[in-house]
Amino acid sequence: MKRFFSVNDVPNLDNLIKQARQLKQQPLAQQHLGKGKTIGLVFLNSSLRTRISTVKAAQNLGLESIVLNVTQDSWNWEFNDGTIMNGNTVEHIKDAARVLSTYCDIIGIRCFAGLQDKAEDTSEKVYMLFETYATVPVISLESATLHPLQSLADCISIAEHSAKNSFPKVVLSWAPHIKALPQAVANSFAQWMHKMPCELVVTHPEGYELDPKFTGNAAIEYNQQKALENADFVYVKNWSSFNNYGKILPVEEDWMLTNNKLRISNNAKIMHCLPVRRNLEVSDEVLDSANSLIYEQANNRTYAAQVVLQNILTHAT
Ligand SMILES: NCCC[C@H](NC(=O)CCC(=O)O)C(=O)O
Ligand SMILES: NC(=O)OP(=O)(O)O
Repeated sequence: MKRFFSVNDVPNLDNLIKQARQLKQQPLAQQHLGKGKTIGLVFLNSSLRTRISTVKAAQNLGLESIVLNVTQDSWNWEFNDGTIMNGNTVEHIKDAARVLSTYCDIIGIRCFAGLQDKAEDTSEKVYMLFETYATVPVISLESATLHPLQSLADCISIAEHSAKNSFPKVVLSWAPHIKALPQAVANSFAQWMHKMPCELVVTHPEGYELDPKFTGNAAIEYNQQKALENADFVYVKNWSSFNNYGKILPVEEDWMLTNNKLRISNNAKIMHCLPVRRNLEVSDEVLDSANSLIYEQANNRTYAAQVVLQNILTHAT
């Protein structure tokens, strides 16, 4: 693996999940791999899990990590080419990417969708610019349209809770929110589920259709109750409208996931990438129930990051 931007960079997902589960048993077995090497973690947006789990994964592999929070303790970046930089931006992304590549052997970058300019977000302008100018392997810590480390952790969690040779029903269920959030987590989850042995159903109010590029042939169901019927896993997430780009549309019914709604499921396991707005997206009773996988997912972020870094260290440098 020379880069990690989407599921398309993974030659064999089943193998990657198996490797990650082995690492989980022996996290310090490959300490020699990263010795003397450095990973840079660049954040243009907030993070708890991605930041700490990737540092932890690097540590397990003997890699040093350096974290740069661009919006807090770095120069303000310019993303447009040819701009006369006489305003608030101080450093061009191409200079930052080249300079960071001299200090780091691998670089991770988080660059959320701005949700203002659909063409800019769907083309992954910021991520692609950074990758173009970096001279070392780049991994996504969540980009405008995808969140592959989250999705890999989710695949590990689903694999851990699925019987051998089973074909679970997995439901991606839209949730209410007060802010317009990116579609990245939902897009990515759908994209990775297509490579897993499962049936994927996506449920959301009308108007919240995701980019079909990612949902592919998944069934779209506007009736949440119908979607939840016999579900084995329910993945809850809010996203803003893709067609009416970045907008919050009025929704009449209550889409918050509750125990009552889940009665119709197959004793479903509940998933969320976190952070979660409790009692807005999902009720406390669901999040704190025995069926909730939220902390296992968060824990698996370490092994998702570790297996990706291990593959990059082994094959690309
Ligand atoms: N990395 C996981 C989710 C990150 C982001 N959530 C958020 O921005 C939540 C913000 C809030 O709840 O105010 C998202 O949906 O893509
Ligand atoms: N799930 C996730 O990516 O969390 P953070 O935004 O806290 O990194």
